[in-house]
Amino acid sequence: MNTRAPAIEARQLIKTYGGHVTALDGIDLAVERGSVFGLLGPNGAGKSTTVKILTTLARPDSGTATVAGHDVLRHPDRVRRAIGVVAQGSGADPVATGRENLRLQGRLYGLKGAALEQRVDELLDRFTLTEAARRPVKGYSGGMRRRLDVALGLVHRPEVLFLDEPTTGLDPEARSAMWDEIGRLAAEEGLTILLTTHYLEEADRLAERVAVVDRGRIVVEGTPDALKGELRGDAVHVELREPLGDAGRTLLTGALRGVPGVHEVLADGHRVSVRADDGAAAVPALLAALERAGVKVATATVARPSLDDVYLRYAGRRYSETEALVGAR
Ligand SMILES: Nc1ncnc2c1ncn2[C@@H]1O[C@H](COP(=O)(O)OP(=O)(O)OP(=O)(O)O)[C@@H](O)[C@H]1O
Repeated sequence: MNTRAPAIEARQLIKTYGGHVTALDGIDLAVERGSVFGLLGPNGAGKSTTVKILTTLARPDSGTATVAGHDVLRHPDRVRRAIGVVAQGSGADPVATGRENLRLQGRLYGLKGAALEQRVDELLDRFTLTEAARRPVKGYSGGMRRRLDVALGLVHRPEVLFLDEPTTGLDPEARSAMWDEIGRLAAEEGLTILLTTHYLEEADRLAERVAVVDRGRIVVEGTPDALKGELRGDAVHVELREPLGDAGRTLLTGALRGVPGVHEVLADGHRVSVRADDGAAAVPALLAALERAGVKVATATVARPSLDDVYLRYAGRRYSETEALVGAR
């Protein structure tokens, strides 16, 4: 095995369901060993399908992938031994205790005797589950269950850990605790972690590199800072009192582009987003231009670029909107 090769490498993965739903439309990925990589995208973007292929649970229609140096199609057994998978739904048996779940998982990977007990104790301690270890999992809180899920994925000391939406459904406190834990795992254990998330903040906080997935394709990839840095200047978001029609949008976009210091203008329905060298300085001129165009403004805010702005730039629409679209389906 080539130890310098990326921990995960995928080339041109394509997957369709039922002949007409294109889940993946040519995904390319390379994840450095020992790093945390975030696959970011709204529901239905293709994140889970990518993870299923990389964890040998699904086959691509075409394309290749290696994980921990093993080909997912030719050596799925080797891939499975080298990876831990924490899926969206809990894999724990609710009737069994935390300790029993960990023991069972360890046995599945060939651990036994003192080595097994030691590993189980270590994981209970690391995920602050020692006190709850003798209680059935059905009585655990959401955060405790999720911590147990991650512990279960780590029993056999995998090289690569897949976390599919690790904090979905957790309250803010449990989410923050899980973020600390994931950060520690990567820093202290040299694990490679691929996490999928639809929380922009989660990717920003945890991942050294992020790929934005939209409609089965990676639309942009890089460090969160580099992606945000590519967006020159500040973001100015203006909420409108009345929605713009197509003609109004085109006219307004043209008018705002003429405002000094403004680079980019994106207008959609109720909102206009602008990039400006100095957001605060541009606001008065922007508001004046909007007034001249007869557009009524509800609010105007200036912000440093966020991953949401990165998404807006590359996917051409707002992250929250794609979520709303998916929700409305
Ligand atoms: N088993 C399946 N049969 C048919 N279509 C599927 C199947 N699994 C996924 N899809 C479709 O493939 C596309 C990608 O889905 P996928 O689950 O990979 O997205 P995702 O980004 O992981 O979203 P989520 O966060 O909801 O899991 C979607 O259009 C989805 O409806």
